[in-house]
Amino acid sequence: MSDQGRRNDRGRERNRGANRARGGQQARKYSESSPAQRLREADPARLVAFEVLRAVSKDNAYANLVLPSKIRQYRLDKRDAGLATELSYGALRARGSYDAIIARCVDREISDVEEAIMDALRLGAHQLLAMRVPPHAAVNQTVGLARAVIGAGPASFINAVLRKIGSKDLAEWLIELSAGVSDPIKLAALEFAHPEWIIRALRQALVAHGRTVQEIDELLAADNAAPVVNLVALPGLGSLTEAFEAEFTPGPLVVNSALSSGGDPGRLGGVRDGSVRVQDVGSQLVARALAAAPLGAGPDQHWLDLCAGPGGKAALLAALAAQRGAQLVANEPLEHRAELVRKALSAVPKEHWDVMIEDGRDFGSQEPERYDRIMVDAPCSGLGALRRRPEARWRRTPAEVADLSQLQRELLASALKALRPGGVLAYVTCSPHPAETNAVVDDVLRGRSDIELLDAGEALDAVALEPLSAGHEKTAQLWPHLHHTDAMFLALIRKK
Ligand SMILES: C[S@@+](CC[C@H](N)C(=O)[O-])C[C@H]1O[C@@H](n2cnc3c(N)ncnc32)[C@H](O)[C@@H]1O
Repeated sequence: MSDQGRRNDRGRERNRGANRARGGQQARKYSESSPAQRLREADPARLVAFEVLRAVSKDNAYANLVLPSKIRQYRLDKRDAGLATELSYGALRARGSYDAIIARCVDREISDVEEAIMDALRLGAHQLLAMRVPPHAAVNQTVGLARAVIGAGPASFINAVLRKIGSKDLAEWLIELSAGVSDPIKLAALEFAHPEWIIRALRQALVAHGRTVQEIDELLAADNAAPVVNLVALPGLGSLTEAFEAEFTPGPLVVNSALSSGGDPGRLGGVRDGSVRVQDVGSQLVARALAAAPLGAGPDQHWLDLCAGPGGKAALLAALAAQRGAQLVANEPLEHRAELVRKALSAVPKEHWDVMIEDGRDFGSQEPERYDRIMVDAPCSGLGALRRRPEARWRRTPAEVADLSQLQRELLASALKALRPGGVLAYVTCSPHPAETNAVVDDVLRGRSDIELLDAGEALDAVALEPLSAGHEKTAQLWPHLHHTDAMFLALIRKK
């Protein structure tokens, strides 16, 4: 038997003893109901949220991938699916702040508290401190869940800790935790539940793009807001009529887009046949900006998406290429992600695209000066999409950013070799971190007289439905708190 199993059984024994001592109904209830029965009795939305948190902590899973499959597995209705989403995303996002509060309420280091218990406490803390769940329901439901899935002993510990957490509201906890702290970064880390290194990087990014450090609180708050579902209808192929008849509204920033804060896109026929796709409006804008950028003299025939997996931008680019009679090569080095690219492209007529499985760093020497338009949507830290990946902020490390920025330089240099004279390349990241954006572009372009930077802010405005004011010194940065998109960075580079 596993340690967990032994602990559970010891817990159940203690529970039976306690209930016998009380001599009441409960003793019979717990001795008679099996673990499977108790699991069935647990509130399904909380059970799903707990399983998502466990998958993230234990298996390094991605919440945005696990959650939909758990919702299907437990057949949650719309209301419960919404509750499970709020519970799991909220508890994962605010983990840093909740852990600091939990640390004040337990008599040991939180690193010594079993992870499953920490996950149940985080779920309970989120209900008590950030949701309009009545406190007794937040505690009782979480303790009931813990009794079913962890055991009676841990459940009584969780009960005691949650009662301490619920003795103050979030504002009171933040005042207590920040007593004596004057460093604005530490204060923001507590209030907005972001690691300090990310706050430092985001502050630098704001300044690097002509904004002010004072905006940081708004940016951090936008990272914590529930993300809106964005759709794109592939030009010439998809229609949003069905989406507008459901809960979607026209996207104000770009044509052929739709937004909804509650709709289930999977129910739409267009999403099922691939002609309508879930895609952040920021991604739509950068893809369209590349497709619309003015080329130097020469053809507009061969397009390349160097880092295409899972295929979001490739699908939009291929549809745009098809309208122009051009062809897109979508490259992705990982076979399983290349398969996702094929699937993403399946709605576009096959004569307009091809999928390749290569290391993008080799592309430039293999196919020098072949392509008219190239998208380098480089692998990045994803710090611009924290709204959509609630656990990412606690998983990423500064060391990863350093490794990624080296890979980004190599990919950009290779893509520039593959670009024909007069061709245009978009260097894109869904991170505003200066080490992944301007620093990469500056380094790779330094000393090259054969390359010119186009004005990326103007290029975005040319494809947007309203002025975005995203440009600064030729590159452009979209922001969640200003544009309600992911924080996409765009540099547009033309070979002379
Ligand atoms: C940010 S994602 C691209 C997202 C994609 N453009 C979209 O819109 O769906 C970066 C992709 O680059 C791929 N990648 C990683 N290393 C690479 C390399 N050496 N060459 C080319 N692509 C690479 C990753 O596997 C990942 O699929």
